[in-house]
Parts: sequence; C-alpha cells; structure tokens
Amino acid sequence: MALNGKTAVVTGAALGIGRAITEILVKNGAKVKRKFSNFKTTEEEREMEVRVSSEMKNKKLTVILYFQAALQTTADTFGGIDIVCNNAGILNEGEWEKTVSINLLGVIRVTYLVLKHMNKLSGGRGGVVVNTASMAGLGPFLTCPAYSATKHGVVGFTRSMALASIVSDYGIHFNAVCPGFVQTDLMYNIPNNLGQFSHLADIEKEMVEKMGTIHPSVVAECVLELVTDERKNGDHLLVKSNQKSYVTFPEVL
Ligand SMILES: NC(=O)C1=CN([C@@H]2O[C@H](COP(=O)(O)OP(=O)(O)OC[C@H]3O[C@@H](n4cnc5c(N)ncnc54)[C@H](O)[C@@H]3O)[C@@H](O)[C@H]2O)C=CC1
Ligand SMILES: CCCCCC(=O)CC\C=C/C=C/C=C/[C@@H](O)[C@@H](O)CCCC(=O)O
Repeated sequence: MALNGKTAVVTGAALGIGRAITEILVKNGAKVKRKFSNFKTTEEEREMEVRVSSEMKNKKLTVILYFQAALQTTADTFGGIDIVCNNAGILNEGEWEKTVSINLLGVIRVTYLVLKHMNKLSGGRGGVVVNTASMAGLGPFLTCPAYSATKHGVVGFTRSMALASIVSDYGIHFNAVCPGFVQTDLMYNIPNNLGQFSHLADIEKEMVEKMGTIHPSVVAECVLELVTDERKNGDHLLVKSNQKSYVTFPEVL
C-alpha cells in the first residue's frame, strides 16, 4: 500500500513507539489522526465526558462514544480510514486488570469500531490494521505475567482477525509487531510497575542487559513494512536489538 493520501489512526501516538509510528507514516505521505486517547486531553473533552457520563452513568460507554465519534469525524473528514495502528498500552502488574483492559480489550474494541469504517462489505475501502504486541506475546515473561497474557491475546486476536477477514472478504489485512525491550517511558518504568512480582526486578534488569534495547524508530520501520507490504496478513514481525524476523507459528490443524 502506498501511503500518499491514505488516512491512518494511531492510538497511543503521543509518546514512545506510537509517536515514532506516527512520524514515519506522516513522513511517507499518510494523514494521521492521533489524538485518540481514552484519557481526556482537553477541558472540553473532560466536560463532555462528565456530561455524557452523567446521562449515561457509564464511563466506559462514554469513552467508547467519544472514540466512536472521533472515528466517525475522521472518516467523514478524510473520506474513510485506511490504516489503524493499535499501539496504546501500559505495563502495570499492580494494576493488572487495567493492563488487561487497555492492552487487550482496548485493541479488540478499537478493531471492532474501525471494522465498520474499513470493511468493504459496509462501504469501506479495506486497508490494514497493525497491532503492537510484544516479544512477551510469543513466550513466557516471568516478571509480568498479566502483561504477557495481554500480548499473547493480541497475537491470537490478530491471527484470528486475519483469517476472518479473508473468509469474510473484508479487504483488511491484520498484522502485529512484536518488539523486545524498546527505549521508552514504559520500559524505563518497569521496575516500579511489577506489583507482586517486584522481587523479580533484578531478573528483569538482567533480561534487559542480556537482550539489549531497541530505538522506537526501528519498531516504526517494522510497522511501516507491515503496513505497506500487501503480501502480509496474519504476519508477526519479531524485533530484537540485533535482528528482525517473521514468526512461524505451529500448525494446529
Ligand atoms: N517499550 C517496550 O519495551 C515495549 C513496548 N511494547 C508495546 O508498545 C506499545 C507502546 O508502548 P511504549 O511506546 O513503550 O509506551 P509509552 O508509555 O512510551 O507510550 C504509550 C502511549 O500509550 C498511551 N496510552 C496508554 N493508555 C492509553 C489508553 N487507555 N488510551 C489511549 N492511549 C493510551 C500513552 O498515553 C502513551 O502515549 C504498548 O502497547 C506496549 O505494550 C511492546 C514491546 C516492547
Ligand atoms: C516487563 C517489560 C515489558 C516492556 C514491554 C515489553 O513488551 C518488552 C518485552 C521484552 C522482552 C520479552 C521477552 C520474552 C522472552 C521469552 O518469552 C521468549 O520465550 C520469547 C521468544 C521469542 C522468540 O525468540 O521467538
């Protein structure tokens, strides 16, 4: 997919990997809508959230409504949505339910919301969804079990959506990037966010030292590959500090 004139939605675009993804997509010609945050970033949004939630008495519905409205505005403004990067995520074993809500439920929720804008069966143009999973979604991650579970969930969801899209003829490709340790705020704050596994902080530190770290721009280049290579669907790009490789999953049938 050539990016000129294409419309991209990036979640978690303000910092780290999401910021790098946004920068490389814009550099390659895409229009990027990035202020998609479940956190209200302006007083007006906060007021709207309070107003709607006082009517709806349901904050989660408010956030979805806000996001849904923002997606609709984007689709109306740019004539559709071509690329979605589900990148927003946190790591906090002390608040593991919030981690599950954002990292896994958030990816599923956004995917299902954008599906109606992108899928060819409902008038969309098709396109590509790239989810930010993790190396911790491909194997055990003893210092962060709940976080690892969310990323395993993102991997399973991505692979399943890729197949569902083929069979349903949505015209949408679903891929994921699986980085190791990336030089962002999330990584540097890990020792403070291990919750009941804080006694394992030294092990996590040793893993970082052994595996090395990756600059966010390297991850963004991998996302660009997954966005632009139309042969990729259901593909997972593992990004280590010294190499990148496509994951081969065991055949289960
Ligand atoms: N840093 C690392 O070592 C690795 C990070 N990842 C994943 O990469 C993604 C981005 O993480 P980083 O850039 O490292 O972290 P970061 O903390 O630098 O940036 C995360 C971004 O997501 C946003 N965000 C968090 N919760 C949100 C919500 N509920 N709604 C909207 N936006 C939200 C934050 O505001 C921030 O802009 C995450 O999904 C993370 O799990 C994957 C592998 C390695
Ligand atoms: C707690 C740190 C989380 C920061 C954000 C991340 O997602 C970083 C993930 C970094 C490392 C994860 C390592 C996992 C290692 C094992 O699961 C190993 O089995 C993975 C095998 C991957 C492969 O080589 O195929």
